[in-house]
Amino acid sequence: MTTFETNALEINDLNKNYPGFSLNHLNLTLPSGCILGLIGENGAGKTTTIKLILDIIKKDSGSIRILGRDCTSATTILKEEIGVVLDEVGFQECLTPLQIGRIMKDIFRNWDPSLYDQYLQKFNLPNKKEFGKFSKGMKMKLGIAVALSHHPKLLILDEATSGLDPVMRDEILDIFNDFTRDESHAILISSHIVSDLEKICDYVAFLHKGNLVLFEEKDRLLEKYGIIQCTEEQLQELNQSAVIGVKYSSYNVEAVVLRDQIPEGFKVHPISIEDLFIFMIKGVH
Ligand SMILES: Nc1ncnc2c1ncn2[C@@H]1O[C@H](COP(=O)(O)OP(=O)(O)OP(=O)(O)O)[C@@H](O)[C@H]1O
Repeated sequence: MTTFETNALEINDLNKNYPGFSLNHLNLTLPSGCILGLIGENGAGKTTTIKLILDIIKKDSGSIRILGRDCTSATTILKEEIGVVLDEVGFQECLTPLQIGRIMKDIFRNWDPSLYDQYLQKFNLPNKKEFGKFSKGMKMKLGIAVALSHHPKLLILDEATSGLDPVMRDEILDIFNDFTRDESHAILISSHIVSDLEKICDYVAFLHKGNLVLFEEKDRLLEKYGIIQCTEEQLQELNQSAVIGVKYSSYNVEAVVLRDQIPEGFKVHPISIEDLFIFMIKGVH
């Protein structure tokens, strides 16, 4: 029987300081078999978090465990087990996918040439065209094909779907969903396209100015929060701890609220993750 860690990723009290920016006391857990979406505005700290996980930059303090191991002590083993796609996919410009496949065979013990071929075909990538002549979307697709073809347990994707057209994004999201059907697999994905994350994520984390504003199971979020439209007077009558964020317009007020603290008589509408993020971030300074 194959054994696997309950948590693919555990981040405890992680801190990193740059002049003018701090990632503060970050705590995140990604259970195996799940997809965690990292959402944040430009400069919120998403890439910094991912680089710390990958040990590309050094943390100031805190701990990161990946697949049950400390990320610095087991970096070599972990490279086999983590598939990574960063926002800039960097292969040598002169290499073709065919040549890249041959190189990867020497790098990864579990490299699967036939799986790689299948992805190249599925993604319509020309085998013999040089990487430097690929479009941004083609580069992303090649990065994803390489990341998946060495049978990783954890996929880490930083803005990896942003350069893709909607049809291809949809196909790739299906591939990610299939990937985590295996309970020993997990995905950490950051994206500006919140609607993509909403489709596939089991857990959602909001980062804002280096602080974790929210970390929750997606279904729980949608049960917990809702949106109401009311007058300013009605808003004032509510328990203010139930109000998470407010948007005023000339004719009414829209407020994100905790559903279980809203009196009967109010119609509470479902809220999208994107709106929840926007409302929450606007309320935090
Ligand atoms: N090497 C560095 N030296 C100094 N500051 C840095 C460095 N790398 C990142 N930062 C700063 O850290 C902050 C967070 O950057 P990061 O790239 O993590 O944001 P992000 O959430 O990924 O943003 P985006 O969505 O724009 O990619 C920014 O203020 C950035 O200027």
